[in-house]
Order: sequence, then C-alpha cells, then structure tokens
Amino acid sequence: MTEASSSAMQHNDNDGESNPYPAHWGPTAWALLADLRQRCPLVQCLTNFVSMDMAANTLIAAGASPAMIHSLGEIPDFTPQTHALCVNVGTLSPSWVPAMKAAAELMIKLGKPWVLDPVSAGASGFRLNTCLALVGLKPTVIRGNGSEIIALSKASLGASKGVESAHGSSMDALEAAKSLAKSSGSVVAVSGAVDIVTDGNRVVGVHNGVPMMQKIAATGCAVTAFIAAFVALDPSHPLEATASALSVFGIAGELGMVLAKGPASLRVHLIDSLTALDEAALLSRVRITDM
Ligand SMILES: Nc1ncnc2c1ncn2[C@@H]1O[C@H](COP(=O)(O)OP(=O)(O)OP(=O)(O)O)[C@@H](O)[C@H]1O
Ligand SMILES: Cc1ncsc1CCO
Ligand SMILES: [Mg+2]
Repeated sequence: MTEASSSAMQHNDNDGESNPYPAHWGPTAWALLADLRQRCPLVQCLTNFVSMDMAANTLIAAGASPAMIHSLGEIPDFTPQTHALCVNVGTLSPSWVPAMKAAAELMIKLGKPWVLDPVSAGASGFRLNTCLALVGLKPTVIRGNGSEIIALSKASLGASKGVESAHGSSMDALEAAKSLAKSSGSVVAVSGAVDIVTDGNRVVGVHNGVPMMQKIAATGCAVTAFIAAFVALDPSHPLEATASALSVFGIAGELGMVLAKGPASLRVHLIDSLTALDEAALLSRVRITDM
C-alpha cells in the first residue's frame, strides 16, 4: 500500500465516535475496481434507448466491456460469453420481453449473475407484470429508485414521476427493499442521496454522490450496469459488490462536480473521473455505513 493510501485510509478509519464509516469498505471497493480494470468483464445490457450511451461509456471508462446486444436470436450464441447481464425495462415494448427473459434464464442456468433495473415499475400494468416476471427469474441484484422498489415490493401500481422517484428519500423504501430482498432472494439497492443496499437482513448505506447526478438522464441506468460489472467479479458477495459500485460511481460524481458547470459537463467529468480514479482518492472518499 502506498503512503498516500495509508493516510487516506486513516481519514476514513472508524475511530469510534468521530467517524461512522467502517475502514474495511475502502479496500473492498478498491480491490473490486482494480480487479475490474485487470479482468475487463464483458457485460451484456438489454437496456433502454436513453441509457445505451451513458451505460456503455460508464462501463468502458471504468475498465469493463459493454455489449448492447438485445435480439432474441443472438442470445444462445452470445450470452454464454458474457460475465454478467443487465436488464433494464426503461423503454419497454412487448417485442423485447422474450429476449429479456431468455437472457436471464440462460444466465441462471450458467450460474452467472444478472441485474435488473425495474424502471418505472409502478407506471403501468404491462411494466409491473413484466418486472414481476423478471424478479421471478432470480436476479442477483435489483437496483431501482424508491418508487420503483416500493411498487415491486407491493406488486402494485404506484406513484412515480415517470422514470423518477416520487418518494423524497430512499429511506421511505427501506422496509419495501428488505421485504423484496427476502421474497426474491435478490440483493436490493435503492438509489438516492443515500443509496440503501440490503439482502433482507443486513442493510448498508452508501453516502457518496452529488444531487446533480439526478439531472443527467440515465445515471441510475448506468449505475445498474456498473453494478453488473462489479457483481461479475465477485458473484458470491453481491451486497459488497453492489455497495462498492454505488460508492465508486458516487465518488466519480463528486470528483466530476469539481469541474462541472452543469449536468451536461458533469456527465463528461463523471466519466473522465471513473477512468482517472486512483487508490488514494477512492480510499479517502468511500462513505459506506452499516445501518
Ligand atoms: N440527492 C442525491 N445526492 C447524491 N447522489 C444522488 C442523489 N440522488 C441520486 N444520486 C445518485 O445518482 C444516481 C442515480 O440515482 P437516481 O435515484 O436518480 O436513479 P434513477 O431515478 O433510477 O435514475 P434514471 O432512471 O434517470 O437512470 C445514483 O448513483 C445515486 O446514488
Ligand atoms: C427518460 C427515460 N424514459 C424511459 S427510460 C429513461 C431513462 C431514465 O430512466
Ligand atoms: Mg431509473
């Protein structure tokens, strides 16, 4: 470990009263990011049209390989080559559903991880039923905003502002997230000012990020694809991989915000910061708590 990273770790060390962030999370997140850069996992994304660019560039900037390949006929040949799958229902139409289900089923059969982004799950019966069917195919991780996780947990239509959450705080969805995690067997992440990650028993909070990330289309979709890349590296510890991915993405937002003049330039600087992020900066900024 470098001198810089060792002093950075002390900055985030849990020294009792003054610092609530357990020291082990920094090295966990760094180990995963370093591993990602080394192994360059291939992530297949069946994702919405708005997010394709942002998700692909997020993955490439971090060191992974994206493939936005979504046709049903290609799944038997292509999906087995991937290390993780991301399914996102943002611009859902009926013709996409068979491919989403086939890819998820194949990943489960191959013992590989897959991640679901239930965009606007409570907005229509078609969307809700599709998301519930996908939850039944055992995603390793489900990542949504508060309204999406509440709709899925209750299996009912519910308030959202289109693709955005109508719930002010991710904490409003804490019980829904725990209940969904228990019923599905998936790790559930709720994004917001504090990202919540739970397996139904353990709950952690990720305190990284900046509010302006909400003003960039598809940051949520991009972080879900990023979670898929992290889970590919360590499928047996999906809670740790998910919290680490959310923290690293949030840190890239914090570093990007230093140079940004607004959402458009934040998008550029966030992506640049993912590539530039080094061990010392990461260790000094990871803010993950056990809740
Ligand atoms: N108030 C906030 N402060 C800091 N970070 C935030 C805040 N709100 C959201 N974020 C971060 O922004 C990213 C996107 O989260 P958000 O909850 O906006 O997702 P979403 O609603 O699913 O987005 P989309 O559907 O547009 O892709 C996450 O990484 C999250 O941690
Ligand atoms: C704006 C929008 N509409 C459908 S998906 C999407 C991207 C953010 O979820
Ligand atoms: Mg979303």
